Amino acid sequence: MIEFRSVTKQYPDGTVAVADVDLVVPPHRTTVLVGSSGSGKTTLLRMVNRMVDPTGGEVRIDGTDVSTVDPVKLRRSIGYVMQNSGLLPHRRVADNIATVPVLRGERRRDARAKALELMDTVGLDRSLADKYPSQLSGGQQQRVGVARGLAVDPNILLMDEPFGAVDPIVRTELQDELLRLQRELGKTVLFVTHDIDEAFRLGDQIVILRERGEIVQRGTPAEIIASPADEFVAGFIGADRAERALRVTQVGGRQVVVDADGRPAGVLAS
Ligand SMILES: Nc1ncnc2c1ncn2[C@@H]1O[C@H](COP(=O)(O)OP(=O)(O)OP(=O)(O)O)[C@@H](O)[C@H]1O
Repeated sequence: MIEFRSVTKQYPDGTVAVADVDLVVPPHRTTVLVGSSGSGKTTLLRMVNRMVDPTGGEVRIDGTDVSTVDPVKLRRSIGYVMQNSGLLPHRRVADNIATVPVLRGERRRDARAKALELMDTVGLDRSLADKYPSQLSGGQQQRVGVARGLAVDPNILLMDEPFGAVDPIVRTELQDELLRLQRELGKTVLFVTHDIDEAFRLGDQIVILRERGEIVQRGTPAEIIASPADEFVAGFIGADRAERALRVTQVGGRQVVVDADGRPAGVLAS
């Protein structure tokens, strides 16, 4: 479990990115931080692995204040997947995936074998192992990024707009893949996006942020669609737009999201 306790971040130039945020991220579930640009999502995410240190409050992982943990050690125990995959361009795919295990002292051969297994896990053909990132499609690169995030066998996976830079079809494929992976692996995933549809698709818990990390609403997708907390949330999820006007209905024991005309927009994961 990750806990943000009265967390504040003021950057050296005076910008208050996040003010007094309290949030619990439950284990083995996907929590999605969603909000407009500049609302503090990335700042909150990076506080978990100490890429950003709060100027007030604390972040705890399973009860331990992360400020007491060596940042390098912490980062090597937490998966981190970012937009544009963040791969090292001069390293082959398998070496990119194996980077942190090798840094942690694993034998190169073992790390490579594990990298190949992880390629299977994320749906990448092993024949790509010796290619360079630039020889891969955007979607393949993102899969490598996810494999690299999983390479340290982390309990926590931080994902910062990981599918933001690919086209909508590939994006949907990657989302499906993450849902499948999550059913198998049950990591504690903290996922950042500004795409509310992506948030509803992936999140067990959705956290909607306004400026300075202010949490306007927190809940399951169904709860948020059923009763948006205020005008801001309603506007953000598009509930006030006639063509969206989403609601949740039960069909054959499953929760189906339908639009104003009763057309299904999707099925909520149970
Ligand atoms: N290193 C920094 N120095 C000063 N201000 C910063 C720094 N990093 C972020 N900020 C500011 O803090 C606020 C929150 O930024 P953050 O990146 O956390 O937001 P975000 O919700 O992730 O935005 P986006 O969706 O655009 O990535 C913004 O106003 C941003 O300009």
